[in-house]
Amino acid sequence: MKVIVGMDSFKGSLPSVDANHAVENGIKQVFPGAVVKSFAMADGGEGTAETLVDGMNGSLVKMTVTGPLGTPIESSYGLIKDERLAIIEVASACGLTLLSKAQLNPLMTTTYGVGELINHAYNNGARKFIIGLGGSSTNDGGVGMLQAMGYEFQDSDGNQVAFGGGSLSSIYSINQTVESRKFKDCEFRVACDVSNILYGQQGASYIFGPQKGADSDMLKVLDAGLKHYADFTSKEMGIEISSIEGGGAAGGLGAAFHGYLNGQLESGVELIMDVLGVESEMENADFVITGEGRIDAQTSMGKVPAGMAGLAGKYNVPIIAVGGSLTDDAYNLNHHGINAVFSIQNEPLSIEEAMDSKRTRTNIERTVEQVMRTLKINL
Ligand SMILES: O=C(O)[C@H](O)CO
Repeated sequence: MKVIVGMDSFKGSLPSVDANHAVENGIKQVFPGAVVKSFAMADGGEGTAETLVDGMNGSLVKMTVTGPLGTPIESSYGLIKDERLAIIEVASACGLTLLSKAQLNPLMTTTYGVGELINHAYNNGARKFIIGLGGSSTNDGGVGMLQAMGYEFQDSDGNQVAFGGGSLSSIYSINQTVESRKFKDCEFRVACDVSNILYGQQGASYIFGPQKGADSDMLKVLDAGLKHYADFTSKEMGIEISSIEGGGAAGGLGAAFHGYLNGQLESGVELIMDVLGVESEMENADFVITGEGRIDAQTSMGKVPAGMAGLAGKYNVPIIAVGGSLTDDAYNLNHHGINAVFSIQNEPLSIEEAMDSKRTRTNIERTVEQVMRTLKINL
C-alpha cells in the first residue's frame, strides 16, 4: 500500500512537518508496512519559507531590513544553498502583522525591505526565487522593492520618489541601473494568494486597501497612483502591467515581479507541489491524506487540501482530509474532489486548549488511526 501525505500547517499550533509525522504515525499503527510519501505542504503564505527549509534541508537566514514604515525590523528568508534557491514571504518584510492598527497607512508603507531580502539572498548565491505574495500592508506597486534592487523612480525634479502608495503619482521617469540588471539571470516563481489585477474597482487598492487602513479618499489616491505607475511603466519601459491576473496581489507586487523581473505568477499550492515533486508520486498511490488547521469556505479556493485534491483527482486517487476545526462549508469539499472530511476534535475545548500543539499532534494521530481502522474493515 502506498499513501501520500500532504498536510498544511495547523497555524498557531503545529507546523506542517509535525502534522505530517502525526498522520504517518496514525497510518503505521494500522498498516505498518505501508509506504508513506510525505510532503510538508504550504500555499505560499505564512510558513512557506519554514516549511520548504525543513523539507529541503535548507536554512533560515535572519537579517534586519527596512520595515513597512521605513524603520528597521527583523526579517528572514529561506535558503537552499545546493539549489541556489531562496524562499521569500513578502509579509516578513512588509506584512500587516508588523504594524499596529494605528500605524496602518498604505500611503506611506513600502516594500523596500522585500528588495533588501532579494539582494541579500542574491549575494548568498541564490539565482532562483520562490516569492510568497500576500498579507502585505503596502499598496506601492512594488516600487519600494524595485528601488532597493537598483531601479530609479524619479519625480519631475529628478529626486527619488518617496516611499508609499501616496507617492506613485509623482513618478516622472524610470531608469534601470547596472545594479538592477544583475537580476536578469534570476528566475522568480511567484505564489499569488489572489488573482486581482493592479488597479480599478477589482484592483489592489479598492479590494485590499481597506484592510490596510485606507479610507475612501485614500482609496482614490492609491488607485490613481497605481494607474499612473502602470502608464509610466508602459511609456518608459515598454512593459504592460495593467491587466495581468495576480498583478494586484500584495498591493501590486505581483505586477512588479511580472513586469520588471519576468516573474511567473502562479497559484501558491500548485507551485509548492511542483517544487516538492508531489505529482511524480501520485500516479500509483492508493490514497492521499491532507488537511489544515481550519477547513472552511476558503479551503476550496486554492488552499492546500484543494490543491492536493486537484492532483489526486487527475490520477483518480481517493483523498481524505482532516482538520483542526470544520465549518459547515467544509462538507462542500465532498463535491470538490475530497472523498471524506474529518475533524480531529473529540471533546468540548476552549480554542487555546484545542490549539495546544501536543494535543493537536495526538488528535491527528488518533483520528487517522481510526480512519485507517475503518478502511481495514472488510465488509
Ligand atoms: O497582501 C495583500 O494585499 C493581500 O493579501 C492580497 O494579495
